[in-house]
Amino acid sequence: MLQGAATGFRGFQVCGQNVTQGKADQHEGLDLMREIPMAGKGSRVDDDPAHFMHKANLWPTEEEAPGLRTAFTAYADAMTDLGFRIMAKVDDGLRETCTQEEAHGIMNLPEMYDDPFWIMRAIRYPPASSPTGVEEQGVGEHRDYGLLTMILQDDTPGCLQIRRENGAWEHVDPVPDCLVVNIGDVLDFWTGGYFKATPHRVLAPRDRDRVSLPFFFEPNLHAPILPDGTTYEDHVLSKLSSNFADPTDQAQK
Ligand SMILES: O=C(O)CCC(=O)C(=O)O
Ligand SMILES: [Fe+2]
Repeated sequence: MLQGAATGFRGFQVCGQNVTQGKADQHEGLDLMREIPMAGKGSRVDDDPAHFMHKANLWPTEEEAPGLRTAFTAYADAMTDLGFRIMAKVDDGLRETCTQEEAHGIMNLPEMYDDPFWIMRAIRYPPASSPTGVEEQGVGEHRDYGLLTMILQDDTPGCLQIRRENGAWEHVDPVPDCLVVNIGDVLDFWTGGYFKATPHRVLAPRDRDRVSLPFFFEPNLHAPILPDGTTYEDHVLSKLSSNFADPTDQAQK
């Protein structure tokens, strides 16, 4: 079953199903999220078993991908731990450098991510099919939704790029044994832009597959993220709902 609203945005998505700025992205992948048990602290729709947050991840079977579930589960645990450690440094830095007003009064930051949601994607970007010189969209320009994104990428250069404030695109090529860490919308909102969400994109690789594993360390689902009371759950649902084309509807591609 393909990923979509019916699966709680979990599971496999085919090439072109993810859409950024109205254009199909040239990648396929497996989307996983923290599973939120019914009546957990996580969701304001605790009584609605159909709510997308309560869906289970759609793992490949052990025969299809031996060891994958165990390895990915351990990886998600390790990245959650890393997210806490980086956010503790962010919190220390804010306390040292900002007044309460400057940091939008978010001096109780740790309470906003003490039960953090997470999303993880295992992505394959096929090589660009067009003639050399034409840039093909692996993922179009966007900012991530939450607090921090830790990206593990293979050794394919020339794909991941960030956009500087002057508008120039800069490659973020792989460095052995290093993760790329991006700042997401929520940390930008909470700190009034002191920490800026990084606009980024992925260009399709030239002559080989590229594989990446972004892990999104997110706030508590209930955490208010804007002064109007919008919660992270509202934000992520509106983002996820607008991300996907119906793979059977060619008109949208
Ligand atoms: O593949 C990558 O390096 C980044 C993917 C990405 O930006 C995303 O999934 O939000
Ligand atoms: Fe991203």
